[in-house]
This record gives sequence, C-alpha cells and structure tokens, in this order.
Amino acid sequence: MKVLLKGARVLDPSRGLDGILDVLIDGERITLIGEDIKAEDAKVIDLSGLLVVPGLVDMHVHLRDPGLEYKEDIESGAKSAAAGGFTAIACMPNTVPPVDNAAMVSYIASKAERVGLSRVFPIGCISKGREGRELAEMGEMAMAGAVAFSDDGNCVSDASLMRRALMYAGDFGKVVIDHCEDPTLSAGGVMNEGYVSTLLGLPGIPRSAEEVMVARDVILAKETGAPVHIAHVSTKGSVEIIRRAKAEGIPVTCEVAPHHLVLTEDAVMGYNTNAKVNPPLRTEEDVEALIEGLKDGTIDAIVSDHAPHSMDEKDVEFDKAAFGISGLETSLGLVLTFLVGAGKLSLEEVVEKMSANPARILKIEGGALKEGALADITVIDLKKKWAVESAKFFSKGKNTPFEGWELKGKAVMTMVGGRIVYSEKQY
Ligand SMILES: NC(=O)N[C@@H](CC(=O)O)C(=O)O
Ligand SMILES: [Zn+2]
Ligand SMILES: [Zn+2]
Repeated sequence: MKVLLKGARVLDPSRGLDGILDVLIDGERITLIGEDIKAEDAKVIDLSGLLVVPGLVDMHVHLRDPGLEYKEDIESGAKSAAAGGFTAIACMPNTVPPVDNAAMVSYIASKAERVGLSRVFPIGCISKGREGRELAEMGEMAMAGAVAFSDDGNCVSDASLMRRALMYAGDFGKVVIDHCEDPTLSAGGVMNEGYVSTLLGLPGIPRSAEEVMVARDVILAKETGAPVHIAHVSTKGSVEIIRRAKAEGIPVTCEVAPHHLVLTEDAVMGYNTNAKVNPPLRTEEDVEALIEGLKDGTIDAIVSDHAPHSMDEKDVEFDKAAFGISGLETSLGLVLTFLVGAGKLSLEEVVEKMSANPARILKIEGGALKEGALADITVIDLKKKWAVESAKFFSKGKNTPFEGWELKGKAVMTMVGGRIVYSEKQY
C-alpha cells in the first residue's frame, strides 16, 4: 500500500530540510521525499497549507496500566498520544504493581502493540518495587524492551544505589531518568515554597529539594561516565547546574514540561488542585531560565509528564489532592502558542526537542524524515485555533489547569508506520 502526502511544508531540522515537498510512503517506510512526486499506484492525501514534521516523541508519560486503569489505560493513553500528535511515547513504571521485571515490560509492549496506535516504549524501574532499596532486574528488563530506567514519582535517594544503577544501565547502553527530589527537603510540601505558599498557608517545596539531587546526579554521572537524564526540570538553579555540567562534557541530558514553561505558582491561587504538580510550578524567573535553557541547548527535550488522575483525586482539599497534570493533548498546542507564537522558540527548535532529541536519548528509531525512515509523521495545522476542553480529551484524565484556554496550532493527523492513527479529516 503506497501513500503520497502532497503539498505540505515538510520540515526536518535534523537534516536542514524545509520546503513544499511530497512524501511517498510504501508500507511502513518513507521511500521518497521530493518536489511534485508522481505515483499513480499511491493513495494521494492533499496536505497543502499544513506542516509535516518527524513524528513527535514524548519520553515522559504515565499510562497507569496495570493497576490504576480508572485513571488511564494503555488504550486510552495511546489514543490520547495519537490525538496529541505523538507517534511514540515512553511510559513510566509507577504503576500498581510497578514495572520492575521483564514480564511486566512485555505486558506493556504487547498490549500497546495490540492497540496499534502510537508506539509505546516501556521504562523499567531502577529499584525493586520502586522502593529505593535494591536494584531491579535491569538487564532482563532491557532484554524485554525497556528503553530506560526510572523510579519516577520518587527520587532515588540512596546515592550508592543511584551510582550502581548508572553503572549497570550504562553497561546495557540505557539511560537512567531521575526524578530529582530530596525527600528530606520536600517533605510535606504541596507547592512551590515562596510568596504564594505563605499567602495560602500551604507547606512549600523549596527549589533546593530539586537542585541538590540534580547536583548529586551530575557528580555521579561524571564519576561513572554513565548517562543520566534529569526529569521535569523546574528551577533556574537546576538549569545552571546542568549547563555547567554539559560544558564540562558530563553525559547529562534533561527535559522540561510545558506547564513549567507557561505557568507560575500563581496558578495555584484559589487552591486550584489542577495546578498541583510535582515538581511544583515555580516563578517567572524560573520560567525565563527554563526557556533560556531550551534556547542554548541545556534542555534537550520537551515532555508532557502526562499524569492523569480521576476527578475524585483532585476534587479534595489542596494538600490531599494528587500531584499531576493530564498533558498529552495540550502539550503541542501550548508550545506552539506560547513559545513559537510568542517568538521565544523557533519551529525548528520545537521539532528537535519534541522529536529528534528524545529519540536520540532513548536510542529509538525516529526523529527524522528521510528515505528509508519509518513513516512516523505528525501533520500540524499551525493556524488552527482551538480551545482546551477536557471533556473531549481521549485521555481519561481530565485534570488540566488549561481548561478553556485558547490555543493556536494543533496536530491534525498522526501517522505511525504509514498508518493513520489519528486524523481530524477523513481520507
Ligand atoms: N508529575 C506529577 O505530578 N505526578 C506524576 C509523578 C511524577 O512525574 O513525578 C504521577 O505519576 O502522577
Ligand atoms: Zn517525576
Ligand atoms: Zn512523571
């Protein structure tokens, strides 16, 4: 089965490609990219006026399956990912039970395969039971298809365990992703420590809770020579530590979530539990530093940290509410509206940080549009104006602080291995 995508602006910054071009797909791969391609045996899809980019990759997603399917399951999560424009996602292992063995890695991979929408790459636990005491069977999980290791939701507090995790994972060629939070500093905190927490009388989480662990991880990565990836960076101080580490040649990469780029702690005012997230929303100064970090390459990737929760878990007092934002379906729109639209980031930078870079960090195929590459493609309408309506999310998680926000720019078609897995128009 051949498909010819016609007339779109085709953009792949990884190879300096940008122009009105056609893309010919045969089966699951791209066979030709060029001007005005003729292919009589192909099904033609007219994409004029739209933007074609390498399939977006979200390397930090929570799918809640197994065990917490009332929040999300692999099928609803994959639908949500496809609708958000993501052709591939990597899912965190903080499920019930946690993904700490090969059988569970296989369960996720095979269920995702059956669902057949966006590609789903499982991330395995660093420690058994995510308890932070003993290393999990990382080798076996790697063999079963785990692309990385993380105890996300928790920090690996034990520095010696973290050091061994880096060495083992490094030996398998896998990256360790750390949720940097010193529990002795964050204990009891529910939002950023500062002016607003004082005003609201809520216990705060200081920036140092994140930064001391970022510094520790950088030191361990330097000593072991093994790569570490810092999850959801939220403070100016973290950006500065990582910038210095990269300048020294230490193998550290990191990511940021859209909510940390467009919101501040002010969003918590009125005890809005939909703005309760970990790490917490910070201040304007942090937001500016994060954007600066994206611009100068300190921050490699933009991820949703999609953290769906049920209404019941958010519709309670602020200190009792669950941490997290359902982000797959707003991620791209927020980035296009508030970063590209506001002139803070170029389209090329966005494609790098939402496709090529995360693919490279996880060592998965993707992130490029070229002959022979997988036909994983995201089609974007940059002019499309739309309003966030959580009731229409494919995700079960309706927990968003962006309800009703007007955004400009949206994925209108998502193609995985040459198959349309999401489209706003019938073709
Ligand atoms: N980010 C969050 O606020 N919540 C995440 C956990 C995490 O990413 O640390 C979750 O699993 O709900
Ligand atoms: Zn986390
Ligand atoms: Zn997370």
